[in-house]
Amino acid sequence: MLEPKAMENLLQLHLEEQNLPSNSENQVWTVQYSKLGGRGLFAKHDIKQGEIIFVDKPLILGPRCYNKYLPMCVNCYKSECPLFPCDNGCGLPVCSNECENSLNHINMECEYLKKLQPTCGTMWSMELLQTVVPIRSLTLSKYQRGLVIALQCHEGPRHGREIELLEKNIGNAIDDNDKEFMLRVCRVFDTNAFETAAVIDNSTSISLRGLYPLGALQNHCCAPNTRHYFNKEGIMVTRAAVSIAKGEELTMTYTDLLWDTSLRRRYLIMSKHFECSCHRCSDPTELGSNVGALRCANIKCFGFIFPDNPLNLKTAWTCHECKSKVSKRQIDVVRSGITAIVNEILADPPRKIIKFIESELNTLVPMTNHIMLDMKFRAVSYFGRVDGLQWKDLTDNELELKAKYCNELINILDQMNCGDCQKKGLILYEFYCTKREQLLRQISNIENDKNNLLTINIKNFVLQLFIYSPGNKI
Ligand SMILES: C[S@@+](CC[C@H](N)C(=O)[O-])C[C@H]1O[C@@H](n2cnc3c(N)ncnc32)[C@H](O)[C@@H]1O
Repeated sequence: MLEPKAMENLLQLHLEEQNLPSNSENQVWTVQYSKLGGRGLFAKHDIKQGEIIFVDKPLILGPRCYNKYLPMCVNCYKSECPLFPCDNGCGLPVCSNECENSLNHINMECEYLKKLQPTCGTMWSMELLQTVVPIRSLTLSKYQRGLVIALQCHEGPRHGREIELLEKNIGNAIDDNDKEFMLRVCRVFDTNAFETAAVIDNSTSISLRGLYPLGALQNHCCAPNTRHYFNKEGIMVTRAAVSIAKGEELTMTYTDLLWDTSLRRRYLIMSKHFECSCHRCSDPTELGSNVGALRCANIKCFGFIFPDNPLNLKTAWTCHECKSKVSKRQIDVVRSGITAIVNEILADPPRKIIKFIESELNTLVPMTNHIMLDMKFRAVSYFGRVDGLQWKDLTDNELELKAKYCNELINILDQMNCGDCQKKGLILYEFYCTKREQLLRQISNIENDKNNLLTINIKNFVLQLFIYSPGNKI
């Protein structure tokens, strides 16, 4: 493994080459060995909440290796339009002559694939589209290849499916050196890549994957101290979600903050091959949030049960009220029973889901349990946003319920000290839209009272507020 100082130098070179801020004097991060695993990014000095920590551009960007997100034009990533096979014979889909002849496409993957003799004939191939990322990596410069190789990667047969797909769809053999490097790239992507999106026509977006070297150096924590987002140009911006002291590790989350410890740890073991033992995972109450708590089965008790040792997947659970013990096996039975009920409900229309949350789910799990949080987050995402449930379709009670769920979800994130994380931002935005709709309704209800000066003044004031809210239409 490349030692931290050499890694930091490579990262600075990458920033310089990409014309991103790279002045080491102003840099707020540094690379050091981490107690969590391998190397990590650390705060060079105190960082204020909201401060930008770094911006990063992808070394390689392209379609994901997952059918669900395809097809798309290999050059501009448009998906909701007719696609035709590239006339140059590379076997990839394009949407126009312009895309077909773009130098980016020709130099990055078209020429290379053409030489390998795709076997899809006059068609384009969905499988070849999934191999574009490793093929693009062959155009990296020497130092960029060095940077890719310096990143951590998972071994094992599960990684490198793209190369199998490539070999299955070509007539000629791949050069051994190319194959070795592309295989490495696939493994590096599985360990470090970010899901990002290309924005098409300002309205639709398509899911892509990108390798952001600075982002790739951040280790995971289940209550992280940074957040990140991608702007329209695909640039990654990472900010402090909370105030961070000099010397602290700069962490991000690889999972969903509203999942419970068992779900998060199982996901991390399966997808990232490590067992998280962060301060949230080690605490049976998950920092007092009770996200993993279940109801005590003792009918005389109203307490909650928690894992004795959450870092042990086979641990027994204990009720914090009546102290009764429950084996891991019993917990599994309870959990799979609840999951089966919930999965059935998920196929129902959103209004039925709300009914279920308010009646049955309340009796099955504590208000703070992650299954409850997941259902409430779904309700927040559907109401006001999907066909038949647009803002105008919602009753006043439904608006009130949406605002209540937003508040409850935000309280849980605050309890875990997640600061200004992305999830909170998303929920806060839904809360703001709900409150705006409620206010507009109040105004239109009293608007008939034309002589009421106070009403008119309030209306003008509220409308002014909305007009200057960026990105929102009323
Ligand atoms: C994106 S890389 C992070 C940077 C990496 N530590 C390095 O030295 O290049 C992800 C890998 O780092 C390790 N890692 C990240 N967070 C961890 C954590 N909280 N505990 C243990 N290992 C972790 C795991 O091996 C994981 O697959």
